[in-house]
Amino acid sequence: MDQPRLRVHNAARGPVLPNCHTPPQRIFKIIVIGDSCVGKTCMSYRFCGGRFLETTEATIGVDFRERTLDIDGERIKIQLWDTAGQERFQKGMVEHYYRNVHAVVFVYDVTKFSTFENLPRWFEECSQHRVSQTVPRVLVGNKCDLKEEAEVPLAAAQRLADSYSLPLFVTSAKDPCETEHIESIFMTLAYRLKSHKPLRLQQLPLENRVVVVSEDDDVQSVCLC
Ligand SMILES: Nc1nc2c(ncn2[C@@H]2O[C@H](COP(=O)(O)OP(=O)(O)OP(=O)(O)O)[C@@H](O)[C@H]2O)c(=O)[nH]1
Repeated sequence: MDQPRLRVHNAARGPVLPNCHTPPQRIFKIIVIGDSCVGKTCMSYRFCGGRFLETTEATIGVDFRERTLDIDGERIKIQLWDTAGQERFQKGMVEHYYRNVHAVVFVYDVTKFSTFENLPRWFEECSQHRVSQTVPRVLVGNKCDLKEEAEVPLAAAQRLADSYSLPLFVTSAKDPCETEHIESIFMTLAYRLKSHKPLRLQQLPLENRVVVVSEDDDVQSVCLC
């Protein structure tokens, strides 16, 4: 079986900043979860890398992307943690993955009903890993460009979203016309998190590790292999 791993991708996007060497003042960790192949990697790449990732491989372990934003004059780093949707890769990194989470993005594929049916399982998994109920969550139906193949009625998605009090977005990581929409999903979360407790990130390049430190000094050291 493949070993769990964490890959790091940096993306220098976002508004031009007065001094791009200034370290971010706050770091927000957002996890993107859902079944395999719903488009988690493509969504996070669209936000952090600014384009559709044409060739993807199944995520093994955890992928990690970042984008630094200037929000109301404050430098904020958004970290998107994208984990494998496949059952066999869910162990190992999973504890790191759910620790110190600031927001959760649940993704399903609008063209595959089973990915929608499985959402309560992902909601449950978050609860099992003690992600606080106060952590902002959103529900995203991806691949809306494939209109002819849609299997999940919008009304059903809205009912589920309402029953869990989640904002619902239906979008496409592939369709360039939806870029603004993907931006708005993560920017909305970023603005919302601006008033929340931050994480501090210390990067130790020589040791190839990042150390994530919460406000209560809970230290999490993650290998970047
Ligand atoms: N048509 C269309 N295809 C998409 C879209 N987003 C992703 N895909 C395709 O869906 C497949 C899976 O995309 P990924 O982003 O790798 O999915 P994932 O959820 O990260 O998958 P795992 O890493 O296995 O958990 C790829 O073939 C993508 O090209 C979209 O918005 N529209």
